[in-house]
Amino acid sequence: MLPGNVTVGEEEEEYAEDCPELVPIEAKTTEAEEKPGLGVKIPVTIITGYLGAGKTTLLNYILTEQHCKRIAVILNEFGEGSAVEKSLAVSQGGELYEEWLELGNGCLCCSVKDSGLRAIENLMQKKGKFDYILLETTGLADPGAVASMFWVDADLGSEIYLDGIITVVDSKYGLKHLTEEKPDGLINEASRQVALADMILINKTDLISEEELNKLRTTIRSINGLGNILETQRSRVDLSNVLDLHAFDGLSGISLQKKLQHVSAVPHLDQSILTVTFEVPGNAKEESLNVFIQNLLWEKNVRNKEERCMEVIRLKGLVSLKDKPQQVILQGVHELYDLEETPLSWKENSERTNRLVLIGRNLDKDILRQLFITTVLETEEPWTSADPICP
Ligand SMILES: Nc1nc2c(ncn2[C@@H]2O[C@H](COP(=O)(O)OP(=O)(O)OP(=O)(O)O)[C@@H](O)[C@H]2O)c(=O)[nH]1
Ligand SMILES: [Zn+2]
Repeated sequence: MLPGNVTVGEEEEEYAEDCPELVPIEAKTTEAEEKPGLGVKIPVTIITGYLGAGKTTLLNYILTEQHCKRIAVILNEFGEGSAVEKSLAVSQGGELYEEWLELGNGCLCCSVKDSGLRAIENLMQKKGKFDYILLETTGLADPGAVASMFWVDADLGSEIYLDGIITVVDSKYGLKHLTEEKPDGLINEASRQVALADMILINKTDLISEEELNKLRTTIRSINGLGNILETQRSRVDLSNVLDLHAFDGLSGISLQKKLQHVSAVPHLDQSILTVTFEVPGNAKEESLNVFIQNLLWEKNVRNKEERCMEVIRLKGLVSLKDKPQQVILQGVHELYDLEETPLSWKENSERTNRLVLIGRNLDKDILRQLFITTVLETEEPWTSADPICP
């Protein structure tokens, strides 16, 4: 169980036991007591960064490390089925985060103003039960759209304030993302995220050489000359570098308005990248699962109906491996992936199942699901339709 964070929603709330100044939930409090005094605003920290950079790792790290704040968390809905991301959050942190940004077809920039506001308004009804908000955006989000929400909405502005924008950069793929050319000369998402950051974490430094790191740092610096840059592994950072930054206070000298000027408005994210989710009950054979993943991530030889090879940027899943009582998490970023047993066991009577979320180009849900059933499941029916594997 994590210290200090608040599960928002349902009727279960957690309180930090080692924070004496907090009012325990059992004590009957009046409405007035429950809410912070007038003028007490709740800080919001936005955690952004490209797909798989280490945002959730940072979030979990903050929740585990800090002991004197009650933190509410807003996670973006991941693809069409929030179930996977939710169960990942649960398995990783032992907690259930209840507020979700619902993203119409994965495009945060178009839907954030409504659903983001709703998520925060829902949270604010539980005001008094937390004193900090962490908001993780999708990997493809323009944090400017999220940030502007706090700036534009006057009502919201009286209750909460934007404390800072933290951008996590994947050391291994950061340079590739930052230099990616987009059609029509649009700024790519990774650069946009770096451009807006108050703090940039160059994460996963274990995966690159000193020389590569220097190159990446220089590129980041050339995009954002204002933000602080730190290098991290597993997103571990002294919390004073990411929380209570007051980056948008008058005192800091940099107004949000000025920051947002760095970013020009772009109506849509890259259409060719999409998210597919599927669920298949049963047990997976570990070896076959590895082959399935490697075909996607390494061989890149799985084709869609248009004969284009599928390209997976981000892969997440919760799978049931044959002979393993525990639930297993699958995490993939570009060519890297791992399978990790969670402390959670499958319940005796409940059905064991596999849920996968894939983000990338040319993905076809039906083909992927069928391929999973045919090649990965313990018991399978022969698959008759055309073989999707590229020769
Ligand atoms: N080698 C290495 N792996 C890391 C590090 N930090 C995180 N990871 C792994 O990278 C993968 C992605 O991490 P997440 O924290 O889920 O990334 P994210 O940015 O939240 O991903 P999305 O929400 O899908 O965009 C996981 O398998 C992590 O365990 C690191 O410093 N080094
Ligand atoms: Zn995440």
